[in-house]
Amino acid sequence: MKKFKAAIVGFGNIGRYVLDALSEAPDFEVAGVVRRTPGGQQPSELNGYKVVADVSELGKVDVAILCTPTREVENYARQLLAQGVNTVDSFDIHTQIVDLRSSLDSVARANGTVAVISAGWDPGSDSVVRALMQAAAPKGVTYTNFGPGMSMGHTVAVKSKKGVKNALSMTIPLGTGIHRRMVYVELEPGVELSEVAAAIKADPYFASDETHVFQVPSVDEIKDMGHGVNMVRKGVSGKTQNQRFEFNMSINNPALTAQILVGVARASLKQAPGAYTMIEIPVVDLLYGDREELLRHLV
Ligand SMILES: NC(=O)C1=CN([C@@H]2O[C@H](COP(=O)(O)OP(=O)(O)OC[C@H]3O[C@@H](n4cnc5c(N)ncnc54)[C@H](OP(=O)(O)O)[C@@H]3O)[C@@H](O)[C@H]2O)C=CC1
Ligand SMILES: N[C@@H](CCCC(=O)C(=O)O)C(=O)O
Repeated sequence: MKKFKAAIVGFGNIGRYVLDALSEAPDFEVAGVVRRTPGGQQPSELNGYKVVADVSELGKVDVAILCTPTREVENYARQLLAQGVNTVDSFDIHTQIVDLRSSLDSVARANGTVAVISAGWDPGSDSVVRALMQAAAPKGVTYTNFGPGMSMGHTVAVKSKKGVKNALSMTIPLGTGIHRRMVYVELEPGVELSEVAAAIKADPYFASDETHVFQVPSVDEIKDMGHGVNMVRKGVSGKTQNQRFEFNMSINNPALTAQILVGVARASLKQAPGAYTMIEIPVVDLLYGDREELLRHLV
């Protein structure tokens, strides 16, 4: 069987778990890993894999799985799409998704490539569940309640602040889609906690939520990458009120994000050129296997 060649771009938390998920996927092979510093000592998990600075050093690559900070996604994706490589990412700034889609759509169409954006679990698979719930009860309200658990996106945003050596941002659900952010930071010597806390609270990732920032001696000692979601919708089907739906999960955050990204990488190879979010692509395209077999046991 011909295998799709996938490149991993960025080898942090999500990148490591994407390597696992690709290794378990029967129809993929790892073309290599694109890193900012490909020279020098690499982690032992990368033994036997090509580690490069640019995807062009990997020969033919069908799809690049972007595992970079969300705020770096657009730059990386635009370059890769222009180089003839499909991209998938887990961009999670919800208010900017439509703009990112539009920016990548024109590059993708001009180069005959496909970008699937915002494809982790939220945004991502939760978005598909929200869409299904809305189809089932078009009038109504859906609440997405996260956690408690570690938000990778918020943690990455904190790690990017000057003076922060390491960070953990925990999401605490307060009900009805409202959250408290509990942020733990390890600081560089001489850095003032109050200045770092002000920078974090001003960041759009945090600005609308109650946020508390604490200094700790070691983030690694308190870090747990578990997370989860409880989504509820109460609404109206036709003229019938009080229809209630609920979706729950408790997960390892990077492992689930990575698994979804690999399914979406597969789906990207079945779409016409352009940029898509997950709710715009057929769910069956995420799955490995013969389509009629899948229909026989899933429908
Ligand atoms: N939609 C969703 O459901 C989810 C989305 N996410 C998104 O995934 C993103 C990545 O999370 P995570 O893997 O924990 O992040 P990490 O910080 O662990 O890893 C990011 C990696 O990106 C590479 N990188 C490239 N450019 C930069 C840069 N300018 N600064 C820092 N690193 C850079 C680095 O790899 P290297 O050193 O190899 O170059 C780095 O290790 C988050 O920003 C989050 O928004 C995460 C979970 C769920
Ligand atoms: N995008 C999230 C996944 C959804 C959880 C979330 O948004 C949160 O904890 O605030 C993440 O980066 O971990």
